[in-house]
Amino acid sequence: MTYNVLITDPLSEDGIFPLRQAENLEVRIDTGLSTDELIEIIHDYDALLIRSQTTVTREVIENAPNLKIIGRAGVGVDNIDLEAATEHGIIVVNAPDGNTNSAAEHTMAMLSALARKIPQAFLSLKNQIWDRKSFLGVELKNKTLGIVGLGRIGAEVAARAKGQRMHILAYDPFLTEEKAQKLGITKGTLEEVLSQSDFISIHTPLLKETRNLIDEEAFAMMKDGVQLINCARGGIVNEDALYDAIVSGKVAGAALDVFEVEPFVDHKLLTLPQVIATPHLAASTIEAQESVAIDVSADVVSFLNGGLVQNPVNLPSVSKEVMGKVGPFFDLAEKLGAFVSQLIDGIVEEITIHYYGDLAGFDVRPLTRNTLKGVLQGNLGDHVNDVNAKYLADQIGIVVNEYKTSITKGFTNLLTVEARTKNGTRSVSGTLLNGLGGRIVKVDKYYVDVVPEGNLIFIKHKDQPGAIGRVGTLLAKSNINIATMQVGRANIGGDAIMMLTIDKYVDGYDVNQLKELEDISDVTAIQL
Ligand SMILES: NC(=O)C1=CN([C@@H]2O[C@H](COP(=O)(O)OP(=O)(O)OC[C@H]3O[C@@H](n4cnc5c(N)ncnc54)[C@H](O)[C@@H]3O)[C@@H](O)[C@H]2O)C=CC1
Ligand SMILES: O=C(O)C(=O)COP(=O)(O)O
Repeated sequence: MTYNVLITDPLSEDGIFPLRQAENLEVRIDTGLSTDELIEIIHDYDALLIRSQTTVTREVIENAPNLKIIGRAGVGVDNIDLEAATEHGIIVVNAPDGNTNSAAEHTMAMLSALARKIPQAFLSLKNQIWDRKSFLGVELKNKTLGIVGLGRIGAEVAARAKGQRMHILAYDPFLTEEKAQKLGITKGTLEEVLSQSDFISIHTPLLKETRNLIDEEAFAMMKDGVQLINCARGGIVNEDALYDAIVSGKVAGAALDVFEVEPFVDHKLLTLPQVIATPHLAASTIEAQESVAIDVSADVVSFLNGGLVQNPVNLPSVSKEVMGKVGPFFDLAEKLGAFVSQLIDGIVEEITIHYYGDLAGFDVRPLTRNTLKGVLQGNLGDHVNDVNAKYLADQIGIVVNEYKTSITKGFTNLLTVEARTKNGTRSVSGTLLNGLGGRIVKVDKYYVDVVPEGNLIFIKHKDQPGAIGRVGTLLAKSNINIATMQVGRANIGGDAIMMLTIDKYVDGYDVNQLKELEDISDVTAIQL
């Protein structure tokens, strides 16, 4: 199968070699498209690779029936409608580590340039003016640098600024006292950072919660003469509020790499001599571009060829260690979900997954997702995948519960999937047998040992002589060969079950015939 890959922003040619090398990928590079132009052509593509200049709107996604993966060669994914991508089962991956160093170095360059007014002085010289008195700077040494958002880039900036003998005061909701101590910085509240810093550098993502984080009120808290650096995202700092704060003299200077609307040619902030700026260049180094392009290309190639991705944005990422433990259960979980969804009578209202034994010690969310995928695929087909299974379950209103216990229930690992409808609850349990693969070991209250594969018939009957024979004879009449048969019973002469694996699917007619047989109370044909 050949996949079509579209690249719409400039990516390092050396970095995309994983794409070029893959034999089953057709790569087209078409940069500078408008959103309308992208909407026109996107239906042909299986993968889309972008940087910050392409905006992937809901409309783009709704016009992309073949799109499976969006690769963001960089960190910020605020230019992608993640909700729409998830709803459509499109995985989004990014390259979170590749440009950290470049972004931190650019921030430091902006910090120094801002403190010493280097761009303004250079511009003056270019205009043939030898002016020394207008460009009196301030030292960084002993000043407080406030960092808002101490993630990868924020932490690298902190480390570098310490080298400039600055005091670092950082606010990040996830910053612990231990981490702050380890980094040799001070942890503060947002208010403390805003009110006590001489320089403030922003390093959060652009989220609902961080849009306009630095607004009029925030500026009012700051020291007079504060200087601001934003190399994170436009929109986190309110541009009108910044403009007013500079004009009023509250803010002595600002260094901006990012803007609310990009690109632009004219910007009112650039009319102010206190503002220095670069056109979103923090990640624009040879090294960062090669690195982010390699990372997303590798994920795109792997994903399109059925493999795993390293940096999913709209799926929880799973460490190698966890993947080693839970990965082998993926198929079993999906099969158990598919099994129980065919066993139930009515619309599923609640799915409860019990994880017993060793498995309970791990992050089992990928298994829950796979179970839900199995449950939903019967009705929704290929539209359901890992990315949207949980979303679709939520949309339909299915309550999903996950229980974990180290109790082993007789198996080192056991998964039990219960599905509740208005008509009752049905359940199926499965395990992985060392070297032998998955097994269904229990259906409702009956123990069985069945390979979860192919065509199955689940029959409830009375434990009476002749019941099994009658089933065999009827199937033989329809030329249906029985491959394996398991029988289980609650007590002698009481309720019992048969689980048959057969060589072809039994249709509705045969199922009804089976139901008519003496001592048979229920028949379900299951396809896995
Ligand atoms: N100008 C450029 O070329 C570049 C810009 N960026 C921007 O920088 C951002 C940060 O990148 P990384 O450090 O790699 O991401 P990261 O995810 O490692 O760090 C972001 C940090 O922000 C924190 N945060 C979230 N909400 C917050 C809030 N309300 N207040 C304070 N902190 C908050 C998070 O807890 C996290 O620690 C990216 O999302 C991207 O938008 C990244 C690379 C290059
Ligand atoms: O990685 C990020 O978040 C960036 O902002 C870098 O943007 P770019 O890839 O240079 O358009």
